[in-house]
Amino acid sequence: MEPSPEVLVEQRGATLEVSFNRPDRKNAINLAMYRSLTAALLRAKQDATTRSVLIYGQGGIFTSGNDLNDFANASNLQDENNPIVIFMQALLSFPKPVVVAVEGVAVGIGTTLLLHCDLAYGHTDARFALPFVKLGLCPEYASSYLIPRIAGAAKASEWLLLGEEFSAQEAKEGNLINSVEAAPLAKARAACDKLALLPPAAVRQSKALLKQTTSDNVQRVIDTEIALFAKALSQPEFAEAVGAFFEKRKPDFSHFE
Ligand SMILES: C/C=C/C(=O)SCCNC(=O)CCNC(=O)[C@H](O)C(C)(C)COP(=O)(O)OP(=O)(O)OC[C@H]1O[C@@H](n2cnc3c(N)ncnc32)[C@H](O)[C@@H]1OP(=O)(O)O
Repeated sequence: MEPSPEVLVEQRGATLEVSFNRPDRKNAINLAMYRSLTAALLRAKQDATTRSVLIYGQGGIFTSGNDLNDFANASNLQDENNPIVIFMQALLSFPKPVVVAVEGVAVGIGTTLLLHCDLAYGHTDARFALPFVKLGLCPEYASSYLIPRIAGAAKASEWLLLGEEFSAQEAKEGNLINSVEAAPLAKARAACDKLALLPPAAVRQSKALLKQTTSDNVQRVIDTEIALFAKALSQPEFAEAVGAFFEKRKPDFSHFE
């Protein structure tokens, strides 16, 4: 399958740099992009000279999350061949460090993927959002399990129930990112360069240890969430939310029970 031009993949020394490249859609991730992201992870996993992966977004935007048109076309999320599910699993089990630089917006999976990466740096003006409830959906990618644990129950309820944007400073205070930076991509590249000089087996083993105590629960929660999320995609609350987004109007949930 042809790689998507909307995901750029570039080897920079021992780092495979992968960037979202669909700025006119705020780097919304479509199915072809998920396939390219997964292929890039596989390439980085198999290449012994690659020591880390760096993910960022072109055009000063990280990503507005899943392409809402793909959801509106009801892609089957419970099919194990679904590109979104395959990507989630590929990142979850990726053995080498993944470093992220967030500029602009990081929405939906743009924020939840951070939970499965290893180091993340956010621009001073970066904005994060988990708008699942606002969309008539529910949390995904184990965010309902991991966010209360990293950020605390109160912050998790605020981020996941209200679904409003929050700042890089708040993301840092909630342990979603490592630091707030004027130049997060440069910071992320510097971290990758440091990782490249470290003993690779020790890095991989330590990453595996850091993930192992939660991995069974994470997988269980991902499965539970995805079943509920897939069901919600066919419900009228989602139809109203996504209709309102594309029609550029406020959604009206007043008549729903
Ligand atoms: C498993 C994964 C789950 C998830 O990821 S769920 C989360 C899904 N994502 C969202 O709900 C975010 C939707 N997008 C937004 O809320 C806003 O955008 C932003 C806050 C990210 C940016 O707002 P602004 O700067 O005002 O840009 P704009 O005019 O809304 O967007 C520019 C063009 O990009 C299209 N677009 C933006 N995000 C998406 C998307 N996620 N899916 C499909 N299209 C998107 C718009 O419609 C518009 O298009 P046009 O220029 O034709 O009006």
